Amino acid sequence: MDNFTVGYGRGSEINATLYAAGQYHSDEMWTTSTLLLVAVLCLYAVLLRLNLGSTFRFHLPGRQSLQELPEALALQAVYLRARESEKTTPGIRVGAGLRWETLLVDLNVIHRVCTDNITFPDRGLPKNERTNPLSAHLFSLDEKRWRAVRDVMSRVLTPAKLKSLFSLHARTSQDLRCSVRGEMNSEGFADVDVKELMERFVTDDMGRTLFSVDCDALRRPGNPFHSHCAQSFTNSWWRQLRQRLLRVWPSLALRIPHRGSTAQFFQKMVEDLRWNRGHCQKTQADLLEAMFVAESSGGCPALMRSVEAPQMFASFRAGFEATAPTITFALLELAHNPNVQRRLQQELDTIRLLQQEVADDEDNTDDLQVTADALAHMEYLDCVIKETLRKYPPNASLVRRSSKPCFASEFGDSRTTVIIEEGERFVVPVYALHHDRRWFSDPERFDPDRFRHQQDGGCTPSNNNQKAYMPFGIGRRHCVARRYALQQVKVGLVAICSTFEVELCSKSPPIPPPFLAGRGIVLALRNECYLRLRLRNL
Ligand code: HEM
Repeated sequence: MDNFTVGYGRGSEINATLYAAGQYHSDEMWTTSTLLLVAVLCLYAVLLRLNLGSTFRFHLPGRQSLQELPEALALQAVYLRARESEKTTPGIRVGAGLRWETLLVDLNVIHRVCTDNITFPDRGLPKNERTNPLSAHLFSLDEKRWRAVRDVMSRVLTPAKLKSLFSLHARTSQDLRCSVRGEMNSEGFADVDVKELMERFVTDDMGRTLFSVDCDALRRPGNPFHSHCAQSFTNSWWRQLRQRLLRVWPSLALRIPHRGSTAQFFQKMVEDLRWNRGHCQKTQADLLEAMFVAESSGGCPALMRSVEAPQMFASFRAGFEATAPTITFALLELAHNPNVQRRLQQELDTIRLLQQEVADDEDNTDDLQVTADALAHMEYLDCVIKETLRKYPPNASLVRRSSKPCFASEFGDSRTTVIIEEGERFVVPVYALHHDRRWFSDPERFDPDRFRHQQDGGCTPSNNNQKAYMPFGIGRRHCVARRYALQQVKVGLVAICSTFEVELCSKSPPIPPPFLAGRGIVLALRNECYLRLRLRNL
């Protein structure tokens, strides 16, 4: 595999010496601490200057530094360069701070790496549970602790269990419609930040369906569930400092404590719910209950207890970072593509008419009822969502770490000399693959029809485009909540599109919208996403 950048020597370490109290005069103490602080700031400035904190160190034409780009676009630039320079390369090595990462380019190699559970069992994300107690969730758990937690989540998210959640989804979608109706002006429309609206919708739906908690985020925008997730999403200077340091000096970065009260909030929430359910002898068929049961009956109570609060937080965050943005991006595309919206609404209207025919008179309402049955008939909706996830995969890259040294030749690199070291990270540039015109013709066009006849190979004669499509990942670490998340996206989209026209307003973002830099693998909008929602004439 090719080397694209040069490696860097290890940074010098600062040894903090503890002095016995009283040995030094206070002014000497001050001088020492000030010097230390200045030294740390200088070191940080040098690291920034040298651009060591950035993932990739070469410049694009026009001299835009990749450091300024969101990771999805930076990886895409590297991916395209790799393809231009050598069409058959399986992957290229890129400098990531002081480490190397290998960006995989070849589809066959990607699939072999992601499905090799022995050599690439986990993601190797750096974490320190002491400074960040919420980091012990399924996404970041290593191989040893992962299986038990994954089993619990899989048991809760079976198709049969998901079907039983429909009445709860329907309640949240009703709240969503009410919330938008409440903002309408006398002319029957409202300019709404759908990004924030969808975050609140998903927060309520997640609370209700997975934890039996009424978050009430749609009615009370500043409620703690929403604000804690939003907080963890803001790029504060503290967070940016830790992120940059993580690349160049992970062991130091992991010692920096996480600020804010999010960990306490979720830990207390779990303890309160445990007490409440025990005290009232009330059980719920939800994810939290499944973890409580696994804790009391399984062989690893300590493990389960340590992941309950992190898993609760991570679920809300996944909604925030993945489900809500998917609905938002879909609505943005529908506003920019009225023909697609019209076709989707025709499908929804047909199903609404069918529902009204079979409904009792007193049940008869204009709102489309979200049921498992109704969703099963919405083929075009399916295509719209698939196309949204192609254009805007919320997890813009996948990550795997090697657990042992091996030869790259085992994964399709014919040059046997390339050795993969233990602990080396591999990155799959999902966004770049989804925008590669070899697999998806005219990739910047929003065209749900490319998923219409998937069995025929989709938009290109080869079947490779199916292999290149991976919004939920691949292998056994693929998204455990795939079905649940799709259900939630569908419910949200149906609630809006069946009741409102989605239009552009003066504050709407263009396509492509500006993405946020510094969010790692997450593809996020940089700003609000205002759209005009107008009550439909039915
Ligand atoms: C549209 C919404 C979503 C998308 C596109 C999405 C996508 C992904 C992707 C790409 C991965 C990494 C897969 C890999 O490395 O191969 C992942 C992992 C994961 N996702 Fe999702 N996700 C979504 C929603 C959710 C939701 C709502 C939850 C929780 C309720 C969730 C829970 C998880 C967990 C726990 C993992 C780690 C699985 C493991 O390592 O075993 N996801 N997701």
